[in-house]
Amino acid sequence: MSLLHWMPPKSILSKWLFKGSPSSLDSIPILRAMAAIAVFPSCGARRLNARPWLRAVRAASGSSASRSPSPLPPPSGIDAIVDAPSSGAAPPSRSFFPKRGQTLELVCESLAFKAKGICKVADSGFVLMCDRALPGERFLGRVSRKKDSYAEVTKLKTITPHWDAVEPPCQYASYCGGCKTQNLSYEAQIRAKEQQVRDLIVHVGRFSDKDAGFSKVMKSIVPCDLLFHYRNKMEFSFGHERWMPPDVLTSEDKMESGYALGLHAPGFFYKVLHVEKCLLQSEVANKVLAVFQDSWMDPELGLLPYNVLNHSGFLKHLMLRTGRDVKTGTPEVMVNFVTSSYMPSLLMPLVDKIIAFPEVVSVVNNVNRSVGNTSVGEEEYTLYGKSSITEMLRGLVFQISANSFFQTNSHQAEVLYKLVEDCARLRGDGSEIVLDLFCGTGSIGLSLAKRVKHVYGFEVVAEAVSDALQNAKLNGIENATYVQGDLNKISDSFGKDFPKPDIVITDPNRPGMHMKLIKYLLKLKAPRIVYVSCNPATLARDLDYLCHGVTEQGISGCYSLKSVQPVDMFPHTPHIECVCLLELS
Ligand SMILES: C[S@@+](CC[C@H](N)C(=O)[O-])C[C@H]1O[C@@H](n2cnc3c(N)ncnc32)[C@H](O)[C@@H]1O
Repeated sequence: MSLLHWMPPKSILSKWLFKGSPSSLDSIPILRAMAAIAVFPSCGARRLNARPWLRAVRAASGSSASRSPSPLPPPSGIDAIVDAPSSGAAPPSRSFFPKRGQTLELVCESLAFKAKGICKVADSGFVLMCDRALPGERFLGRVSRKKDSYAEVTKLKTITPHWDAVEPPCQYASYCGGCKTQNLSYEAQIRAKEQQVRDLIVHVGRFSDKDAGFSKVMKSIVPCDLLFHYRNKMEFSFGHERWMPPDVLTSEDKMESGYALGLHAPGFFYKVLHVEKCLLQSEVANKVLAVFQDSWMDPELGLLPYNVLNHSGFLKHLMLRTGRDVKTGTPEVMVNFVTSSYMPSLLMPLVDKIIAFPEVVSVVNNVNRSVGNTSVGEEEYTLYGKSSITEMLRGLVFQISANSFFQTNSHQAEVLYKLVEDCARLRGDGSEIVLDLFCGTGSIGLSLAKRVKHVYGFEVVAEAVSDALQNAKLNGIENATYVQGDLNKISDSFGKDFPKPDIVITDPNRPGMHMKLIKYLLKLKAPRIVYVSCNPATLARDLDYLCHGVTEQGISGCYSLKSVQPVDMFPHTPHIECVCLLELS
C-alpha cells in the first residue's frame, strides 16, 4: 500500500485536532491542511473523500510544471534529484519517498498557504514543502521532517533562482521570520495568495470551480498600495542571545554583544534577530527604534534583557504603535515598554531620549511579572504623555491603548471595511439590526452604526469591550451595545437578549468559528452573513458548514456563497484576509 493512502489512527487525530474539545474525526481534511500549515481549528470539521490539501497543492502547481527546468543527473553529495514532471513526459517507473536527512535537488512548483514552497515527486506525487522556496527555484534542500504523505525540507542553497525574483530591499529579508516573500515580485505574491484562497475554497470548502457561477463568486485579490511602512504596530523583543543564521554570521558579529532587540528567530523562542530597522513599520517608528538601539545596551544604564530560560533580567519587549492626530493628521507614536518589574527610574534615561521626537505622545510601561513572555502586562503605568493614541477609520475616531486590538494596516483596513460595508448592502433607512461577532474594539460595527437601527457586538477581551464602548461615545454613537463573552462557549439562550439581526458580521481570529456558533447561525437564519477572515483554511471549512451543512450531525446548510474577496493586508508575508458574503438560500 502506498504511503499516500495511510491515515494516522483516530486516537492521534482526535488529540491533534481538538485538544480536549468534543471531536469529530471528520476533521481529517482540515488536519491535513492544518498539520501542513501548523494551525489548529478550535472545533470539529467533517470528512472529505481525499486529501484536500494535497489536491489543492496539485491543482495549484499543475499549470506551472511545464516551466520547470529539465532534470539533471545528481552531482556528488546529492542523494537524488526530485523534479516536477515536465508536461507530456512519461512518468518515471519507480516511486520515490525521501528519508529524513537526505539531501535533494528540488524544483519548487508553487507557493502554498503560509508561503511554503511546494515540490513534488514526479511519479508518486509525494509532496515536499520548503520554507522560502519560491516557484521555479531550483535548490538543494535537506529533508528535516518526514510525515506520512509529505516531508518538510530545509533549503541549503539556491541553484537557479525563481521566475519572479526581485532584490529584497530589507537586509534581513532572507532570514527574518516576518517577510518570507520579499524577494518575490509583488505581482507574483498576490497571484499566489489569490490561488491559495481559490484552492482552499474548492478543496476544503467543497465549492465546485466547475459551477457556472464560481468565477463570479471568486473575486480578484485587492492588492495593497503600500508595500512598505504599512504596519501601525510592531512588537520587538529583547533577548540575551543574539541570533544570526550560521551562514551569514561574520567574525565581527560574533565579537559583538550577545544582547539583541529585534524579532524572534524563526523557530526559536529564546533567540532574537537584532534589527536596526524594519521596513514594515512607519518611518517615524524606525527613527524611534534607532534611538533605542543606539543607547539601551550602554552599560551605564544598567538595563538587562529578560532571559526567558532562567527568568532573570528586566526588559521584555518594546512595542511601537503609530496612529494619527485626528486634528492635524500627523503621525503620533506610542512607545510601550514591557518589563518584568516596575522600575521606572531605569527607563527614564531612554524616555528622555525618545520624547525629543514630537511624534512620541505616549510612553507606557506594561509590567508583566509572570514567567511567560507575552507583551500584555498585569499593570500598566503611563511614563509620559497620554495613555492612548488615536487613529481614524471610515470617518470615525478610534482611541487605541497599548493592549487593545486594532487593525494593523490602517491604510488597507479602510479598503477592507469599505468591502464589508458593500457586502452588508445596508438599506440605509435605519431599520436594520447588525450583530457584530468578534467585534474587538468595535470598529466594523461602529462604521455601520450610523445607517442602522442598532449594533450588538460580542467580544471575549474585556479591555476591547470597554474600548468599543469608549469608541462609540467618542463618535457620538448611541445605538451600539457591547457585551463581553466567549463565543466558543455560548449556551442555548444566546440570542435571547437581542432582536433577530438582519446582518451578521463575523470576524473570528485564526481558528475560525466554533461549532456551537455555526449551529447557532444555522438556526438563526439571518438574511445575510458577512464573514471576515484572516485564515482562508478555517474560513473555507466554516463556509462549507454554513452552505452545505454538517452532514454527520444531520444539520443542513442554509446559505449560498455570493462572493469571496481576498484582500492583501500584509505584503511580503503569508497572511491573507478575505471578506465573504453569504445569503440565506
Ligand atoms: C480578527 S479580530 C477582529 C476584531 C474586529 N472585528 C476588528 O476588525 O477590529 C478577532 C477578535 O475576536 C476576539 N475573540 C477571539 N476569540 C474569541 C471568542 N472565543 N469569543 C469572543 N471573541 C473572541 C479577539 O479578542 C479579537 O478582538
